[in-house]
Amino acid sequence: MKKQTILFLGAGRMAEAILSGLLARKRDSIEEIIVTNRSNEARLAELRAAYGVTATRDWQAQVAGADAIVLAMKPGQVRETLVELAPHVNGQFVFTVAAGIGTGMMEELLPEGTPVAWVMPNTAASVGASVSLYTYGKSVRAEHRAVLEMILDGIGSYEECTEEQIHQLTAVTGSAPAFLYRFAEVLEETALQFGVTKEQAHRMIVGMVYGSALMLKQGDSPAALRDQVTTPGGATAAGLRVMEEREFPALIGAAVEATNRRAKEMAKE
Ligand SMILES: NC(=O)C1=CN([C@@H]2O[C@H](COP(=O)(O)OP(=O)(O)OC[C@H]3O[C@@H](n4cnc5c(N)ncnc54)[C@H](O)[C@@H]3O)[C@@H](O)[C@H]2O)C=CC1
Ligand SMILES: O=C(O)[C@@H]1CCC=N1
Repeated sequence: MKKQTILFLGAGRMAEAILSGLLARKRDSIEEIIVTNRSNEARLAELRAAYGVTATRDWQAQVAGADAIVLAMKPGQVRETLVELAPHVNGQFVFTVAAGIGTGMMEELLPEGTPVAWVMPNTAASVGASVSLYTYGKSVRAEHRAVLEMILDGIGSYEECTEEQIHQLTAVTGSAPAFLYRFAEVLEETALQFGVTKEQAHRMIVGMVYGSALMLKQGDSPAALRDQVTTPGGATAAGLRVMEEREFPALIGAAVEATNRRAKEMAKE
């Protein structure tokens, strides 16, 4: 595969998570990373200084030289960007990470035959640990698959899914890190009530989450691991009972549903 020139339209948190992960792990496969946004010059300067990427406002001039173009703006801005982009595109591989978009809108608005993909990553891309879901449009060839897989490998692990699965799983892999961070935040606040310092509380919770993730990664099911913690008739069982009484599965179900509903809504804004 030739070294890739990748143009990011949108220079926010997700763009930074992806480009930082890529530069840390796939530098040999990257010719150049170019970032651009609508109006925030200071943000472009920050990314240029932090990662040595090319940052420019004149993105139209960069399209011809790009191998891949990543749309990393908010979902509601994707349509108008595709309209602006279309006259400049000539075979480049275009993909978006925007929630709720899918490949249909991209194929409808870009020139016939443009290879496109839709990716749902998460912010752990910045530490090479995103779980990225992806699906291809109909004009993608083996060379484009190789490029996307190189990029996704650089930012973590990846799973090819159907478009509908990505709509339904956006909450589960894209947004659920925020659910987990909220859980960690509440546990930290709880620990603070008992007189430990903020630093101690943070270390404890990070250690607990990290250890639990390692246990999960070893392959036992969440249920089996939960069982190992739950001494029959013991303390954990009492806590879990409260979670069930308060309908924890229904709570998560409702959060997932609201997330996915909003993702689809945003794409139409
Ligand atoms: N933050 C996350 O964990 C995840 C975000 N995403 C998706 O990534 C996209 C970006 O999200 P964030 O980075 O969180 O948002 P953000 O608000 O941090 O970044 C959006 C960026 O796009 C720029 N922008 C807006 N319109 C533009 C245009 N027409 N042309 C060029 N640049 C434009 C803004 O200036 C900003 O730099 C969203 O579509 C979101 O659905 C997907 C998976 C996870
Ligand atoms: O909050 C959002 O809209 C995006 C989609 C997935 C994660 N963050």
